Amino acid sequence: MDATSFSGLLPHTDLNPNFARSYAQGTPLTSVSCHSLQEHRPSSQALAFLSSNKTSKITSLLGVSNVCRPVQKRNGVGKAICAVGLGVYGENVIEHQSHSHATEDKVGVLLLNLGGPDTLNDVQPFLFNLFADPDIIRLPRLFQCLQWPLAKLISVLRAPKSKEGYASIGGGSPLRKITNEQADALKTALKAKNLTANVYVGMRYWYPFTEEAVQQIKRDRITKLVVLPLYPQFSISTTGSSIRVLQSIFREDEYLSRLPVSIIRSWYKREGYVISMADLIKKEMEKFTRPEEVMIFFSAHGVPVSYVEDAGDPYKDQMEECIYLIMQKLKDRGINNDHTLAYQSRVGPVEWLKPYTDKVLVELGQKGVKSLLAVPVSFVSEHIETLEEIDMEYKELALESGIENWGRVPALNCTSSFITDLADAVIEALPTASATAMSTPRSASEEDDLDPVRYAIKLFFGSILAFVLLFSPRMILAFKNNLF
Ligand SMILES: C=CC1=C(C)c2cc3[nH]c(cc4nc(cc5[nH]c(cc1n2)c(C)c5CCC(=O)O)C(CCC(=O)O)=C4C)c(C)c3C=C
Ligand SMILES: [Fe+2]
Repeated sequence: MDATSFSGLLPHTDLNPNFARSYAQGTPLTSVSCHSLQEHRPSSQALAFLSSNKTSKITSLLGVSNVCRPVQKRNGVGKAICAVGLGVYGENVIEHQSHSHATEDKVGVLLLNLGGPDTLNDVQPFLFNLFADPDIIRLPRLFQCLQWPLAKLISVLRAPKSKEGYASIGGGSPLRKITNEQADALKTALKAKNLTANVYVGMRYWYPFTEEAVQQIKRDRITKLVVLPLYPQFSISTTGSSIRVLQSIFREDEYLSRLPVSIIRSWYKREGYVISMADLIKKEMEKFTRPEEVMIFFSAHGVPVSYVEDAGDPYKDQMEECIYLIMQKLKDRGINNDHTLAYQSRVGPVEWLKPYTDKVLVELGQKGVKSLLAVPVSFVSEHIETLEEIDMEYKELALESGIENWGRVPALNCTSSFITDLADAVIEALPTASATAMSTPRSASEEDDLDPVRYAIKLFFGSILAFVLLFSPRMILAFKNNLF
């Protein structure tokens, strides 16, 4: 398990290749304090407001300069936070935290997840929030003013296709309901292990937003917090993005900045998770007439290749290791079937991790594979990409390509061995009384935005570049080819 504990939140330095490398190598459990904002992120309410029709004029392409102004929440607290008991920045310093003196600890567990539209009307604003995330659409610094207009444009263009998908699975995402059930089950499992804890759900792109969960944590006067992203493998685009949002909230708040926190950044290696996955696979395989002939087909959510190759995202390595561990567990049980890993759900004109799920399915059919068991592996709840993309689109493609027997392993959801293991992970990660400091300087781009002259220059050139990029042949082709 890759966990970090501290008081306050770690800087999100995944995009710094040096730091990213430490993710790939796995980081030991440490304690740190203080933190930094790397992004001017509007509040969730502001995001939802900006994506509503009322503001479409502001976010339209013609209004690029209007949306380029980052929403900043600045008060004196941010500065005060970084002064808390920390003599040396840039090195790990042991620090005693005030909350650790509390007579009785109040433990909180914050489950982080992606979030999904509850209704079809939510689809476009949900997509806006997703594409407005600089960890999802990673623009070069000079182009960052494009983020919101681009998000608006892509979300509006993609919404009809996405709506069709959500309509076909019942008119909305099941993610909120399943994550709430997982939270309840985790609370019960913790109680059974003699740990009374409040379990909160914080979504990245839809309700209940992470900001709302954190406000509740404050109101409940939690004294120790474990952050558990519901993604087994770390990616800049998922866990990384959610942690960055948490940092921005924590840095601005005196109480939160002193709160002992542990983050479990990845947990795909945990025995309980691996066993639970192997169990589910074995059970589904037994439904085939000839289980020994079944191809085990792991389908992971893709990420653009540049995340891995340029930004050092450990996602691909972790995914491959995860598949290896699950297959080892199956081998221990005498299951020696062939298996393969492919990546699904690519969006946009850039190259994503290969091989692509759709291409591999066709190839396997052509090669004569007759029985195939699809295993979704980047996510622990049913969602649109299991219920629609795998169960409908990929199944149809596989059957057309010559595969005759199709099966799909369900997502872990509330499988009891899995929830029990998450409870163990939480207990193992409970923050200790002492914490270590870590340097968290503002990013250069943040510093620029605090300087009005530099900001105006950036805004001017950014706006020009925005038009150039938006109307570039590559972008136009991507839209024409339905890649968004
Ligand atoms: C455009 C870039 C995207 C990246 C990078 C990305 C990474 C990524 N996503 C998940 C998990 C989920 N993504 C979901 C929905 C979804 N994701 C993207 C785009 C990227 N994801 C879009 C546009 C959407 C919306 C749905 C659609 O229009 O296709 C969901 C589903 C939520 C739900 O409503 O059910 C999940 C889950 C992972 C694990 C990941 C990187 C590792
Ligand atoms: Fe996604």
